[in-house]
Amino acid sequence: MGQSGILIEGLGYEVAGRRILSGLSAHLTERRIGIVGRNGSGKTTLLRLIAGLIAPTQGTIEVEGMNPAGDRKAMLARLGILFQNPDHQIIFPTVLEEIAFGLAQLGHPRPEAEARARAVLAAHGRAHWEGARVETLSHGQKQVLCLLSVLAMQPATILLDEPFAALDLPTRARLHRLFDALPQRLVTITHDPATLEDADRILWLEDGQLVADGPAPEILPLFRAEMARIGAADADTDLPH
Ligand SMILES: Nc1ncnc2c1ncn2[C@@H]1O[C@H](COP(=O)(O)OP(=O)(O)OP(=O)(O)O)[C@@H](O)[C@H]1O
Repeated sequence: MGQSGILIEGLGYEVAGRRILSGLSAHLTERRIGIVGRNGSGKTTLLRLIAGLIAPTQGTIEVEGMNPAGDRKAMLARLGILFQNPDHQIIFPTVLEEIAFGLAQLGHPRPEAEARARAVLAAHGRAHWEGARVETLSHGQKQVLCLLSVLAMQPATILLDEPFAALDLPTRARLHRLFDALPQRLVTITHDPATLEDADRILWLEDGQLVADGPAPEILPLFRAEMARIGAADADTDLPH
């Protein structure tokens, strides 16, 4: 039996001779984990490594004692991903088909997959969505549909990639409440510290390296101060006017 949670040891990732991530180590067992960093700091690459969508070029990563890139089907049942843009995630024309698909992939016969999909919709007050065509849903509703598709598979861990991007404030607040109520371990990547105020642990990435790791009240003020410092510097001052 391996360790519980997400165990990252000496993790690195290189592509086309370029180092995207290097020397990352952390044992993540908390319920609410945030990964912050600027654009291009390597957050999405780390998420893809945790999900097993790509394999490390250095070091190791284990999710609940398993190599996530080793057995994709076993990982589907343990770990769900919510991508930034639901349009990149949804493949089927109707809500029920979309939710049932993941369950069918896990090996559930179609009637059972559909029954489970209906149960998830009902449990989240969305039974009336069953036959709805996906293109009739708003962006926020599509995001909820993707979340329900993930929840149907009952993973212990859910990875969230900028889950509030492009959502208006009321939709954001509703989705936030939905996330808060979930028993799962959530790993959220974002460049927006406001999303992570209640996280138990924050990893801060810069240039593919871990620059800070600790509780939100300790790390987020440092991150905000550094983002404000960088934002205050005028990158054009060396240019001729
Ligand atoms: N397959 C790849 N080939 C080449 N470069 C890549 C590849 N994957 C990532 N990169 C580069 O690695 C760096 C980190 O990318 P990544 O998407 O992980 O950052 P990020 O922190 O998620 O950024 P953002 O907030 O903009 O989404 C970027 O400079 C990106 O261009």
